[in-house]
Amino acid sequence: MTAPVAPETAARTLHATKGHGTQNDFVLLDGRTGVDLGADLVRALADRRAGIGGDGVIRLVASADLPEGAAVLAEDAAATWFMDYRNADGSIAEMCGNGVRVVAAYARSLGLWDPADGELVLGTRAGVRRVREVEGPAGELWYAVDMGTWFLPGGEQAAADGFDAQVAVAGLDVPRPALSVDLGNPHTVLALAGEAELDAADLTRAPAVEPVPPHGTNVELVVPLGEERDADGAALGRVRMRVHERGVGETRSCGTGACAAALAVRAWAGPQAPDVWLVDVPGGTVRVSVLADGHVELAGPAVLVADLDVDPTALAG
Ligand SMILES: N[C@@H](CCC[C@H](N)C(=O)O)C(=O)O
Repeated sequence: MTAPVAPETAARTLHATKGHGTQNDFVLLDGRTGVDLGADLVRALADRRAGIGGDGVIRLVASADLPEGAAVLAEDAAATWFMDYRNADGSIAEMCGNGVRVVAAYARSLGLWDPADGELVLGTRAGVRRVREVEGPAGELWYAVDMGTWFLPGGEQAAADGFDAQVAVAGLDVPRPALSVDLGNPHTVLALAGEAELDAADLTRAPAVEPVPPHGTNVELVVPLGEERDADGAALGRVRMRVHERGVGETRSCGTGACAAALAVRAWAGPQAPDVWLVDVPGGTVRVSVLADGHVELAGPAVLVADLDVDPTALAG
């Protein structure tokens, strides 16, 4: 870990990096500079007209420097770095699947992680996440994240019924049954009849979920597209998804949301359903796999597009 820069330097210029994972975009900050991530600064950086623009702001910070870091260090002492994730509205979220991949690319660019040395062990507010470099379907660089365990908040009854909530979406005629899925952060998944309905949904307004989730929720609209075979002949499910994110609005991708969507569709499909799913989102495609140990894995690209020097006084103005 390099020494923090002097506070007076940090006040003059804020160094930021812009990155995205399937177009879920983030402003990335190096916590070693001592940047204090208040909600006002998050909103100003995420502003698409007066700031840099992003669905979220992520500070990569030493776990030892955050109160929440103690829990992840107790879980795994190797989790020396922590993903301090904030939504564009300034709210704190427990987890961000695309964010973990983008943080991996960021940590690599800062010289904090080399995939040749093994997995990146990263602290998050949902616990430790492990990242490794993998090959994408076209041989491109992807990152795979072990997203850990997941559960249905509605329990066995929801698993049996296939739903535990109702969601009204602008542009769709009637409220639809939906399934709550917890990936460390909350999700509510509803299946639509077809792609025409998916295109008709108006996500400029937040869907209305009943019963109202106590901490809000991310809402995924999905259309199952059936099964295909991978190069080795193994079954592969495919779904198309749009998402309305808590604390953001409609985004072009959501990694935890893609996991929730695949897990819900898999639950609806029954015991013969595939363990591996391709999830098509407006910003690209990610792969979700249910692993033998019951964990879920998210794989997809991560891209860093710019390094920026930001004048905090201009942002504030
Ligand atoms: N886009 C993220 C999820 C970000 C947090 C979410 N908006 C929440 O409030 O739970 C992802 O890729 O998982």
